[in-house]
Amino acid sequence: MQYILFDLDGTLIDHFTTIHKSVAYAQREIGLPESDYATVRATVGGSVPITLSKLCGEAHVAAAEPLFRKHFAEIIFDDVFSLPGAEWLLKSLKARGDKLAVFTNKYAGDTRAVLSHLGLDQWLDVIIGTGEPECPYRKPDPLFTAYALEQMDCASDEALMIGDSPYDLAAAEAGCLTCHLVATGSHSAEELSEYIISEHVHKDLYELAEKVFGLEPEVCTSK
Ligand SMILES: O=C(O)COP(=O)(O)O
Repeated sequence: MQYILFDLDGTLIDHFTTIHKSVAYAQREIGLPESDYATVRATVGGSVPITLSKLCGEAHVAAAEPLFRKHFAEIIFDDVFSLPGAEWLLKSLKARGDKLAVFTNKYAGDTRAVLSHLGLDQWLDVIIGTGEPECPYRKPDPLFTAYALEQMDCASDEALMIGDSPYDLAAAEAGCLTCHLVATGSHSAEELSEYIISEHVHKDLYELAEKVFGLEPEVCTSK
């Protein structure tokens, strides 16, 4: 059995349009210039306050965060979808008997809502997000990785981290976990290869599934 921790944004789901719209809403309300989609997308992964501090400036985070959260809650399901291969991979790993978690810097409540909306929650044993009183951490805090391993009830050498950003790699390194990254989120494969050996960078979940787990989708042949 393997214990596999999946990041959420850019790894299993695409929620970038919703995040971009919510950042732009907060910036508009405060009177700041709006960031474009590509700029917002490239900053996601460190949690909402980190994204907002990069895009609005540290001094505006306190005002921007509630505005972001309000708008995000209103449009949370409008532009969210599972990334190609996400459902198939989770289902296939579950069928092998692996224990699966989502380990994200998104708010835990929003994470549960989105996973349930997309029907991905049925394959997951553990869902770990931010903003919970009992777990006031975010990636790459080593305490957050330790908390995730505790929730998974496994040792670091039994666990694998799958993510899309340097935050995920740093969270894995903070707990001595092996990490693989997919280039479907905030960073390109070329950018990710600056942080980790290129054998651990995959263009998408299908390539990761084949190279890391030896899994390939069945090809339907109809006569
Ligand atoms: O920064 C975020 O809110 C998203 O975080 P994630 O990439 O850990 O899912």
